Amino acid sequence: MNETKLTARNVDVFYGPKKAIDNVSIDIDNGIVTAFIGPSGCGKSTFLRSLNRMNDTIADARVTGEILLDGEDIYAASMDPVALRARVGMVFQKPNPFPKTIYENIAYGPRIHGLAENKADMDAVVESALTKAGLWEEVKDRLTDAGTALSGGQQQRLCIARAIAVSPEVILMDEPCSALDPIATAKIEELIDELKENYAIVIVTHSMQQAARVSQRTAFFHLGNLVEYGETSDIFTNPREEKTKDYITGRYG
Ligand SMILES: Nc1ncnc2c1ncn2[C@@H]1O[C@H](COP(=O)(O)OP(=O)(O)OP(=O)(O)O)[C@@H](O)[C@H]1O
Repeated sequence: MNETKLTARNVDVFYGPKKAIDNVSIDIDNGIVTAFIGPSGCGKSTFLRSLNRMNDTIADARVTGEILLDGEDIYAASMDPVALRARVGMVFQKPNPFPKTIYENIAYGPRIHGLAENKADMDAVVESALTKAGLWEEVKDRLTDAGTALSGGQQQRLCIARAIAVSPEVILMDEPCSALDPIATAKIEELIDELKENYAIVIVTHSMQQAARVSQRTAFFHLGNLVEYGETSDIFTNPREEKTKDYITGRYG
């Protein structure tokens, strides 16, 4: 049995008057990959962003209901969103390294969160994060090059290393491979598989093949509703809901 890391109860998300997520309740477990799938505009990214309060940065977005991280309400007044986003890290669709060196891309977060006492500590944090992200061997001799000088796939692994560097508990990935070629995609998928041991990972993907390859649980969203959530193998081979069946057999989406 995996422990539950994130619990959402009766979550609605609005953009102004428009409801984009309707009454979603879900438990997300540690040590596995959970995939969010569904047709374009169904609310996957909106719901993902509510899990680390990234919607706070959108002026007219509003979240109601309850989201708990290890039982703690992430929308409580006492919750610092910056500290929360270190615990619940995020990797975006388009690799977005800072316009800084490879080293600084990783060191920035640990520095602002006070995770390294001195240069030797920081060097160790940087090496460890890059190693976990499968990038160390490729960049160890060019740590002072710009992060943006790396290939797209390397940049995405740099962004994963940057998320890992602040010791998160959850990693949210919003279509992390959609800007990558098949070889870079395969590397990220392998990495996700290795990382899942130590984190709760949630991935939004448009690719049902990718969801089937990397995830153990799948949540199918449609028009802001969570239609079905279960073991990935069940969702793809034996869905309970007609709508899920229609989607996975390519009838819409
Ligand atoms: N910043 C925003 N302001 C207003 N409406 C938004 C905003 N972001 C998303 N929406 C709307 O909320 C709904 C859900 O969008 P969302 O991007 O979460 O869906 P999605 O399933 O991730 O889609 P896609 O697969 O195309 O990325 C859509 O109707 C979208 O137009």
